[in-house]
Amino acid sequence: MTILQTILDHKETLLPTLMANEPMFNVIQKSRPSLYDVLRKSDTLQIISEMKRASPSKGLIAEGANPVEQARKYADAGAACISVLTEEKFFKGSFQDLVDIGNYVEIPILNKDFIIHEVQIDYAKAAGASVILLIVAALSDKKLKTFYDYANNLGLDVLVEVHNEEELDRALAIHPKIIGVNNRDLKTFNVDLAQTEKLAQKITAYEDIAFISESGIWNVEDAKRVVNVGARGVLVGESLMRSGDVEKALKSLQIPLPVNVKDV
Ligand SMILES: O=P(O)(O)OC[C@@H](O)[C@@H](O)c1c[nH]c2ccccc12
Repeated sequence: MTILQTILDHKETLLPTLMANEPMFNVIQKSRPSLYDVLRKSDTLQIISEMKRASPSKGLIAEGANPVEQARKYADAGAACISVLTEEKFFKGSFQDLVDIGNYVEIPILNKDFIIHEVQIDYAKAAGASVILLIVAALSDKKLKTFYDYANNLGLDVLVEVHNEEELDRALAIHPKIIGVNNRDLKTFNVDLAQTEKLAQKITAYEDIAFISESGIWNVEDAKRVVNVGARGVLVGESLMRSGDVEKALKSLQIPLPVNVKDV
């Protein structure tokens, strides 16, 4: 069985508890800028920086990290958005991390989790997220469309994640506003920025879709590679979590976008 399937099977077992309870979080609900607008209007590469303690592929990354402290550094360095992993078993995240970070910063907050049911979207919203992730590889066409519309109706932005061309075609069928190419194959853990390069043309053909590249971004060379094919943002976790100077590392990735991808 693939790791993705293992995670999804585990998620399934948690749904009854979510459904039997009401999401109750101590949240200051804020109106945050739309991630889509931020991505579209910028003329430098936008950084979605992730709070990531651990992952199934890398094990522990930053076990003791303080989420608010990490978020403060991200926001101070001009991150476009903070991605907060809430998956507990494999990534050591929690909704509490999301709540704490959201209460502290004003920028968009992405709830990074494996969504397989609407109830999880309700929890994301209640915990203070302004963006959710939908992973095409984890969903049927019907669920992808239903959850996308459901989140939009709650006023949430949606990042639709794909890894290969088949998934991209399924994503494009719903014409989402934000598409992320995950350079990591969630079935094998293989990371290759060539995935972003391979799929770029098909995405940038749509002028109204904001295109981002996810995973495996370590330095300015990586940033340049994805910017050169039209990415307007990157989703960065491990390299920032491990950095001794988070603000400097983040700022080094905020490179100018080529003129032809500005103001799409
Ligand atoms: O730590 P990295 O290689 O910078 O990757 C960040 C982010 O892209 C990655 O955590 C991620 C992308 N899509 C996901 C889906 C589920 C869990 C995690 C992810």
